[in-house]
Amino acid sequence: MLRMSKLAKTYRTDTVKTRALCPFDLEVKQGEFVAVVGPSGSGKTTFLNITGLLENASEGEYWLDGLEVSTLGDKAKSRLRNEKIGFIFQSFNLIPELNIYDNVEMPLRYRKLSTVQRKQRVEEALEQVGLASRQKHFPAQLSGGQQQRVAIARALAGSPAFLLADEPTGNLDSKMADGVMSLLKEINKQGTTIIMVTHDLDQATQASRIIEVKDGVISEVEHCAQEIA
Ligand SMILES: Nc1ncnc2c1ncn2[C@@H]1O[C@H](COP(=O)(O)OP(=O)(O)OP(=O)(O)O)[C@@H](O)[C@H]1O
Repeated sequence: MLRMSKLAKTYRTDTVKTRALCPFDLEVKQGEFVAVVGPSGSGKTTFLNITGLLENASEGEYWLDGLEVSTLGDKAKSRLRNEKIGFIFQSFNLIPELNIYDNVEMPLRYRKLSTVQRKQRVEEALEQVGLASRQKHFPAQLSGGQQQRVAIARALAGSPAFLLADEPTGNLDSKMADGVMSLLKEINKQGTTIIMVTHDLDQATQASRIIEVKDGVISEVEHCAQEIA
């Protein structure tokens, strides 16, 4: 579970101060699927980056599975991120020089796992996204939808409690986007909490909750969730 209390973010340079997120309270329980919507520049990525421990908040408290994040040093924070959080991005962020197997294995190299354990996890994750037969391919040899599936496998291989997605279907045509969305719903059904930034309102209504960010103000949008199938 994650809980944010009076959390806020201000970016400061010598001359300019930008209030990217106004103070907000939020609780996300294990197993929820949260869509984050809002206009460009409203603070969605900032929110996701703070949630994923990629950036620090400037005020407030952030509790992640019982740990208050601001009390942790950089090393402890990195460990927590590696163990609890998986990321997927609009641009997939695969390493072009590495084959699919090595891309998925990459985050596991920071864990205390044997080669055999790593292999098992990589194979299971690729199986889960339907790409078990593509281990030796390189990213450029796959379609966009398949590359995003590899990125999802890479996130899943670490068995994260939270999967954070920043417009995961933004670079995909609608058919591929539907495939990725179905996969995310299936992963959520199996217990992984998902927080996903999206511009697609149809996708947002498939989530169990919608949060809107507007000019740095975060609010809950009441909606009648479609059943997550
Ligand atoms: N590193 C930074 N330094 C200064 N200002 C920043 C920084 N990162 C973001 N901002 C500002 O914070 C605000 C929120 O940016 P953010 O990237 O979170 O918006 P967004 O909703 O994700 O936008 P988009 O949908 O276009 O990706 C913007 O005004 C942006 O210019």
